[in-house]
Amino acid sequence: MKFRCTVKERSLILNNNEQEKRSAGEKAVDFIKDGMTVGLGTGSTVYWLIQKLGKRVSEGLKVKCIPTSIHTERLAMNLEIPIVTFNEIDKIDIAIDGADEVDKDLNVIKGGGGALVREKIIAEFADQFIVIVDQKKLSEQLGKHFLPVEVTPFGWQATAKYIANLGCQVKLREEDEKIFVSDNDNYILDCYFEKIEDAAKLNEKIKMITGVVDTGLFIDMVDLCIVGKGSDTEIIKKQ
Ligand SMILES: O=C(CO)[C@H](O)[C@H](O)COP(=O)(O)O
Repeated sequence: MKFRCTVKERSLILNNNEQEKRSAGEKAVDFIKDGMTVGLGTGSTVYWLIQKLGKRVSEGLKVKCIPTSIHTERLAMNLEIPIVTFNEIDKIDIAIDGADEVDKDLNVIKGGGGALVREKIIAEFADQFIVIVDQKKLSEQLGKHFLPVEVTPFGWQATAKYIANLGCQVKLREEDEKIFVSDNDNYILDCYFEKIEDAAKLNEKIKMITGVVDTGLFIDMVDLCIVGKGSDTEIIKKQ
């Protein structure tokens, strides 16, 4: 039997979800210390992190931030958060980002916002990588969310066929009825697997395909996950 939500119930669910994103995003600011270089992720959960960080900066916190997308860069600049590029830094102390799905070993799927390549470069380079999510993103085994893969525009059709041969449906991402173009001028293929048995192996296989820039699978990269639980949070550390 299917249950239908009333409009009121649906709006309560949405509000709770937004509250959890806010709780997780704001909590993450506690991990940012004076003098740090911070990788700023992308998305609606990171929005709350940026708002609170902006407030802390206006109160005197000294940080340098490297954004994972043009969108995040604009948000941060509006709040007068100092922005740097890779030319100006030799390390990133901490990177904080959202995720589309997180499994029990803190492996994640990212890229729902199409920023996965810059997000991965920054997360990999950071001394500590924290993901911030609402409870709906938690999963026993990765695969509930589609897997975004960034590919070169040239020959994307061939790249898509090779990826599909690995056992998924592939859809070229569109936005407003136009092909979505990433900040790196690439395309995103959204890959729908029924189940992901071995995420690490799948990541390797997809990355071997010429034309693939990178995948949204972040394997063994997350140090800590902050989960919004209503107006509270739970912190899950990597085992
Ligand atoms: O990977 C991402 C963008 O490329 C986002 O972090 C991910 O899609 C989660 O976004 P949100 O916090 O809006 O749910």
